[in-house]
Amino acid sequence: MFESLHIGFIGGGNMGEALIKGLLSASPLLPDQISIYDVSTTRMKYLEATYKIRLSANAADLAASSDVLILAVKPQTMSEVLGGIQAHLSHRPLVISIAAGISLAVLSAGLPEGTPIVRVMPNTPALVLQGASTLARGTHVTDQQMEVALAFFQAVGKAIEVQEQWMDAVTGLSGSGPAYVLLIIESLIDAGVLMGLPRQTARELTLQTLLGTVSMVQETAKHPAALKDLITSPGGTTIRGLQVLEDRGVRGALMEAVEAATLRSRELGRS
Ligand SMILES: NC(=O)C1=CN([C@@H]2O[C@H](COP(=O)(O)OP(=O)(O)OC[C@H]3O[C@@H](n4cnc5c(N)ncnc54)[C@H](OP(=O)(O)O)[C@@H]3O)[C@@H](O)[C@H]2O)C=CC1
Ligand SMILES: O=C(O)[C@@H]1CCC=N1
Repeated sequence: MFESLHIGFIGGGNMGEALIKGLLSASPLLPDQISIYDVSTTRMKYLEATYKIRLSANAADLAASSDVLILAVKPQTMSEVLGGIQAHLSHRPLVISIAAGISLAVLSAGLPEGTPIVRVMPNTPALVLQGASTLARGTHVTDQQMEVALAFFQAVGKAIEVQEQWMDAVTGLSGSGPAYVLLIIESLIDAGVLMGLPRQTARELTLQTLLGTVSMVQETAKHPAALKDLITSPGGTTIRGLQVLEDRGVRGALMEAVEAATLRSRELGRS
């Protein structure tokens, strides 16, 4: 499916690099099928040296020579980028935007009529092929183009098609989610250290506890609360720990975090 496709990335920051690394390690794409343009020449040189991908002199040349163009710049930079490429898309490449908040309507308005556009919300675990991505399909996207877009993101983890109306909530949950989980991981490691465990031991135990718990939820397909009950002995240790988490409102805090990030995604789309 990817043979002879030329993929262009505009923006090669954290998320752009995660996708490039994941795609090169898990899809049949070869480094010389991927080109990049980033305003930072230091960044471009780093990506060229690390992944042997091609560099483009500017966004317009990259747009003109790409079959699939991935827009991986900050939402605040998107209108400038659209302005710079709109005159170079007469060959109708598939345009994929991963920017938080930027709607298909805004992207379409900045690009020539009829441009096929897919809006995607990936996440950084794509770097290690464990990404979670959702894709919302624009009006002019053919079934074959949608298959290519899905195959791209399936190469670096799970990828599902959703209605565009869910994209801001997805951004608050799985787009930003790795940061919430990393904060929890960091805190648990520190908690182990607080109790006197060597840091490396606390790290290994924390990571295996998270991995094991995720596998348990996936493999048993049981409700998380049912699995939690199996750990929570009457009068035992776990219920004491859970009591503190409930007292401190951890459950509500996580809900509010996802809500706040979702609202910020909507806000970015309006600015
Ligand atoms: N990071 C994440 O976990 C996720 C990010 N996203 C989305 O991905 C997009 C990129 O995010 P992220 O990779 O974190 O951001 P970064 O800032 O790490 O990367 C963006 C890159 O684009 C460069 N850039 C800025 N302006 C231009 C321009 N006009 N043309 C070409 N390159 C430009 C930046 O250079 P410089 O730094 O010099 O400005 C930077 O290297 C965002 O829209 C974000 O919403 C989506 C899902 C997850
Ligand atoms: O923080 C952000 O805006 C981006 C979007 C999702 C994850 N990071």
